[in-house]
Amino acid sequence: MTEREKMIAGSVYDPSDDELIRLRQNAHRLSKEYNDCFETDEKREKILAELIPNKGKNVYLQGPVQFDYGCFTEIGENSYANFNFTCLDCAPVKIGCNVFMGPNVSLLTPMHPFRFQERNIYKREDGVYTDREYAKPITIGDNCWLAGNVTVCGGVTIGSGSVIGAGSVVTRDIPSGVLAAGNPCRVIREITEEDRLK
Ligand SMILES: CC(=O)SCCNC(=O)CCNC(=O)[C@H](O)C(C)(C)COP(=O)(O)OP(=O)(O)OC[C@H]1O[C@@H](n2cnc3c(N)ncnc32)[C@H](O)[C@@H]1OP(=O)(O)O
Repeated sequence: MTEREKMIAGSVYDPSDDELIRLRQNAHRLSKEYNDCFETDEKREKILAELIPNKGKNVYLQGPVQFDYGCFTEIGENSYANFNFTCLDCAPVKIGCNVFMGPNVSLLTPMHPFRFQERNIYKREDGVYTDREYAKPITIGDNCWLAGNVTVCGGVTIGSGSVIGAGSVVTRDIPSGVLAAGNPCRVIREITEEDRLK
């Protein structure tokens, strides 16, 4: 298995692998190029299509954005992210259609070992310093709204149509059609007809 295959499968991998470094640097360069363009610059759309090849129509990312790989993220049509969207897509990140994300939303798939003996950097046989990482996927269903400053941890699935309140840290799966909030994020109530705009 290549380090890339191990990473996507959720196994422990070496982030100092040449292919992974190349993919990351490409995504970091494209993120910077995107962020360096003003929002009306026509170049932005072309850069975004290269950064996130698996994105649907009419996706709007306000920027600045920061992707670790970009190519492991899928974004469905009409989805939107406000300022400072961070997506560390070391495992697959799947964002559905019509998803709204407020400012400073972070989707964090990477994991480091809990024991420092395994987490700390070490010297490989070829003299390169590296560490051991693994990653857990994130799935956000269609029609969700993640308010400002929401952090989604790896391994989490948010069901379609749910709203995640500002500042939440989502550590466990959230079902469909609910308002959930807090740290750790918990279901507060179902979203019902009562929520219809008056
Ligand atoms: C896509 C974009 O660009 S978004 C633009 C930026 N806007 C935002 O980020 C929106 C900020 N607001 C929020 O996130 C709010 O949490 C909302 C709108 C999602 C929900 O807020 P409310 O209308 O207060 O929900 P609701 O009245 O149903 O709250 C029910 C309970 O949950 C609590 N609650 C609501 N939101 C939160 C939260 N973010 N964190 C913790 N608890 C919360 C309420 O205090 C209330 O508790 P109580 O019954 O003890 O009083």
